[in-house]
Amino acid sequence: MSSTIQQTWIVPRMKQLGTVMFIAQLIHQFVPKRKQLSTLTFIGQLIYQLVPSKIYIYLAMHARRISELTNPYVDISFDEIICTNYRINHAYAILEAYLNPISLKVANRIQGQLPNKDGKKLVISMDDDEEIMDEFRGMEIWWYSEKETTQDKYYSVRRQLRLKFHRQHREAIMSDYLDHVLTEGKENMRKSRQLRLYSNNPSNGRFSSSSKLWTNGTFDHPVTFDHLAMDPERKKEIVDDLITFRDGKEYYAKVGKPWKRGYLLYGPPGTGKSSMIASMANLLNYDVYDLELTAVEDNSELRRLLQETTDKCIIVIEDIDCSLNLTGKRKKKQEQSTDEDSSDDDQRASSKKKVTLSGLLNFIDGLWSACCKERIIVFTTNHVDKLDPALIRRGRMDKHIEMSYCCFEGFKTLAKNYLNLDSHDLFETIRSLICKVQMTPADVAEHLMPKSANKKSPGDCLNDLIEALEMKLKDMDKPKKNTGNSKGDTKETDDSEKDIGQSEAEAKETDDSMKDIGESKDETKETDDSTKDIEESKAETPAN
Ligand SMILES: Nc1ncnc2c1ncn2[C@@H]1O[C@H](COP(=O)(O)OP(=O)(O)OP(=O)(O)O)[C@@H](O)[C@H]1O
Repeated sequence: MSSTIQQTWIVPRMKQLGTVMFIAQLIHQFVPKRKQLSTLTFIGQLIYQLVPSKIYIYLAMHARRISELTNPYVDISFDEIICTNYRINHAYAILEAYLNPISLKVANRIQGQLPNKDGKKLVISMDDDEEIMDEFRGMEIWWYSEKETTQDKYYSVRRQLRLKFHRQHREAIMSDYLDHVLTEGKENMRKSRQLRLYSNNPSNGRFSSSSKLWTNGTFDHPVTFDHLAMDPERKKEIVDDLITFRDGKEYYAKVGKPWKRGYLLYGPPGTGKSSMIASMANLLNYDVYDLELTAVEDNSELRRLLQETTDKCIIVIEDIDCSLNLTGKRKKKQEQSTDEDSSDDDQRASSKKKVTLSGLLNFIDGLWSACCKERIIVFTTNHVDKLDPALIRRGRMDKHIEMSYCCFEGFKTLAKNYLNLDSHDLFETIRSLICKVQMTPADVAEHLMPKSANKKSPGDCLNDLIEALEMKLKDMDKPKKNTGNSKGDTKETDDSEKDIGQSEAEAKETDDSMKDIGESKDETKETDDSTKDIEESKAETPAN
């Protein structure tokens, strides 16, 4: 009798119950929370009809425990707003930034939005109540985006991102995967965010904890390295150097150096020093802090300014030779002792309250300079020879970049930018002229720009440039032809002296540039070495 009951009632019921439990489990795992309640109520009713009431009550009492025992998945949720104190959960935005590119590839339902009216790019993310699967070192991870309406008077809509994975991966997910998600998410945020340009406010000696040291605005300079007119090999060398720096986190940690690098840009006005800085910011996606040293009251204000900068930025001091008195006393002293910071400077600082060379040296590589990571410091100058060698020695200003007059390769870049020309019959004439005269890229660009009033053809613009180059060449030749001693010739003689000076300067420049080529070779080697080191260090470190 009992075996008949077992076969006709218990066994089929147990099978049905098993199936129902299995379905319930699936619903719990894969159906968005919002829809779970109604589905589970329906399943509950099914169970109620299938099992005797005593067993049903037992199951209902222990449903959660049973579910935990049978559920092999771990669930982590991230609320957009932390309801207990109405704070924004910053992890949410980072997770969204991590998931957006994955959603673009795998989600079935995607939503797009323009974060603000000036936004350049649509932000694509997975739609509410959508799920996507991510993979990490062979592990499968599911992400769900959930949206719920609540009774809360402040936050009527509650958004949540939920992460689910098999419990056997708990350790790897909790440490490595979540680290990976945070790093990638932050990087994605950085790439898509609007760059900012900061400039320091003159404090006039009045400092309070509430006063803002930096003012900022959006940084929207369109220039990139592709636009820069300069020797392509040198350009590539600089770009490689910057990328090596940006990716050098492990290398800098390995060698025990703060993750920062100094660049000295020098050359005549209009050769592209500011454009180079803007290109650097656009390449690396770094904010720019334009530090006006003359507005800084003293060394301690300089330190406070430094402390208020963020990671991943370029700090620029333009025309450094005009910002500080870096010559004189220090220079004479430097003949005796070359590189050490001047204690004289400190004494002067305390008596006169101003920024000193030693304050600036501390700014670049003192202990406080390590307060942020991934930082580039750029000095620009038109007179490199006026600078104290201590300020620009390698290690402080790691890379010295000469921005010089326009070469033919530089002209070709400008012709492409301004006239969309890759070649032209007049290029050869320009090639023969441009190497004989000193014309800045700014001047060349000006001649290539079609004036809007009477639109000129590319040929007209090139002829314009040729004319200007020939004029310059003539000006250069003029004094050499005049050897007369009459009074009327005085000015020309002066000019000729100036020209001799100039040609001496040119000769020096050629020497310097030869030296620079040598240096740049050294630098390239240095960069190569550091790249090699980084690669080695990468090889030593297991990939994330
Ligand atoms: N190397 C270059 N490549 C492309 N454009 C350039 C270059 N140099 C100058 N220009 C053009 O000339 C303008 C002025 O150049 P920029 O301000 O970068 O020169 P600079 O060397 O910083 O000058 P200054 O020393 O006077 O500040 C730029 O906006 C750009 O249009």
